[in-house]
Amino acid sequence: MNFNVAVIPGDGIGPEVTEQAVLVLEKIGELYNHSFNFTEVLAGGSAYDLKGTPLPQETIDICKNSDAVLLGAVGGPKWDNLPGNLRPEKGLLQIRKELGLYANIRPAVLFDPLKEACPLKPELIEGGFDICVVRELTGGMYFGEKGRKETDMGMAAYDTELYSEPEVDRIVRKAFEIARKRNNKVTNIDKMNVLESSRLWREVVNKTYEEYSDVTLNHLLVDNAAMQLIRDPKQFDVIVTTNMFGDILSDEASMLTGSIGMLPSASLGEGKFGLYEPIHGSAPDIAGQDKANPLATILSTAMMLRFSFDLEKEAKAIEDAVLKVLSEGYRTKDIYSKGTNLVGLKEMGRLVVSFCK
Ligand SMILES: NC(=O)C1=CN([C@@H]2O[C@H](COP(=O)(O)OP(=O)(O)OC[C@H]3O[C@@H](n4cnc5c(N)ncnc54)[C@H](O)[C@@H]3O)[C@@H](O)[C@H]2O)C=CC1
Ligand SMILES: CC(C)CC(=O)C(=O)O
Ligand SMILES: [Mg+2]
Repeated sequence: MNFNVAVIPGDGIGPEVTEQAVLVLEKIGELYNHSFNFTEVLAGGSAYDLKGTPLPQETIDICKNSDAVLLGAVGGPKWDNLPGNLRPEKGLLQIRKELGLYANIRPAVLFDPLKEACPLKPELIEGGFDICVVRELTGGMYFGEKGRKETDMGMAAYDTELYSEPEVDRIVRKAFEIARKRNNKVTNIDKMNVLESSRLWREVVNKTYEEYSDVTLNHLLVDNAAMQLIRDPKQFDVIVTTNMFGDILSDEASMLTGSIGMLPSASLGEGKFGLYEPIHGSAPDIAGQDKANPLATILSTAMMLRFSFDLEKEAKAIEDAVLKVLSEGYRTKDIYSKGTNLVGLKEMGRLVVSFCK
C-alpha cells in the first residue's frame, strides 16, 4: 500500500530523531511491501528563520493532504526572545488546532529490560506498568485568552483555562473508548477543589460516564496524582486530563519508564488521520551531538502504523525490534546503566532497523 507522510523535523534534536524514524519506516516498507512517500515541511524555529512564521501555510496544506504527520520537536533558546505569537511552540499549538487533533495519546510503558533505569524500588514496578495518558490537546490554558495589563501593583500577566462542555465530552469519550479496549479503568485528573474550569470538567466526566458505566472511573486531584504516579504507578491504566496537566504528568510518567526519550505519542481527531511525535522537546543541550534517544520517535511511527494505517503487524514489528535492541543491552546515554552498551543516536537507529523483521 502507498502512504503519504508529512515530516516536520523541527528544531534541536528534532531532525536527528525523525531521520532515524524515517529509516525505520523505510525498512518496514521494504519488508512488508508498502511505500511511504515522505514530504519534509517546515515548522517551529527553523520555519521562522526561513519564512518569518513558525507555521507556514504550505506546511498546513501539505499536512492536510497527507495520510499522517511525523514530527520531531520545535523550539530552542535561539527563539526565546520572540513574542509569543512568533515562538516555535506557537507553530506546534497551531498545527494541532488546524488539524483538529484534540486527543493526545501518550503511552507510558515500562519495557522489561529497562527496569534498572526506573528510579523506583523494584517491588513497586514488579510486573511492569502500562499507563495510557489521554491528554486534551487543543483547549485549556495553552489556548485561552492571555495578555498583560497595568495594575496598581505594576505590570501583570494572565492566561486563561477555558473548557467548553463539548470539548470535555469528546476527550472523555475517547478515554472511555480506549479503556474499553484495555482494562476498563479510567482515572480522571483535575483540580476541582480550586478551579471552576475543573469543576465543569468533572461534571462533564460524570455525565459522559453514564454511557460508560461498564468502565471503572475514579477521580484524583492533580497534586495527589503527581504523587501517586511515583508512589504506585501500577494503580493507573487510562488517565484522562487537561492539556496542561497532561503535558506535565506525562513528562513525569516518562521518567518511570527510564527516560523522556522513551515516550511516543499520537495526536488524533475524529478520523484515522494523526500526528505522531515523541513527547520530549528539542533538547538543545544535546542537539547535534548524536546523543539523543530516538526510540520515542521510532515508537511514534509504530503508533502511526497502528492507528492511521491499520498496520498492526508492522507496528508490532517496530515495537519488537525496539524491545530486542533493549534486551540485547544497547542504550543511549539517557537510559544507560552499568553493564549495558552505550551507543549513539545513529547506532541506536541502525540497530532498530537491523532488528526489524
Ligand atoms: N513537542 C515539542 O516540540 C516540545 C518542544 N519543547 C521545546 O523544546 C525546548 C527545550 O525544552 P526543555 O524544557 O529543555 O525540554 P526537552 O524535553 O527538550 O528536554 C528536557 C531534558 O530531557 C532531555 N531529553 C529530551 N529528549 C531527549 C531524548 N530524546 N534523548 C535523551 N534526552 C532527552 C534533554 O536533553 C533535557 O535535558 C523548548 O524550546 C521547549 O519549548 C518542549 C517540549 C515539547
Ligand atoms: C508547545 C508545548 C505545549 C509542547 C509540549 O510541551 C508538549 O506538547 O508536550
Ligand atoms: Mg511537554
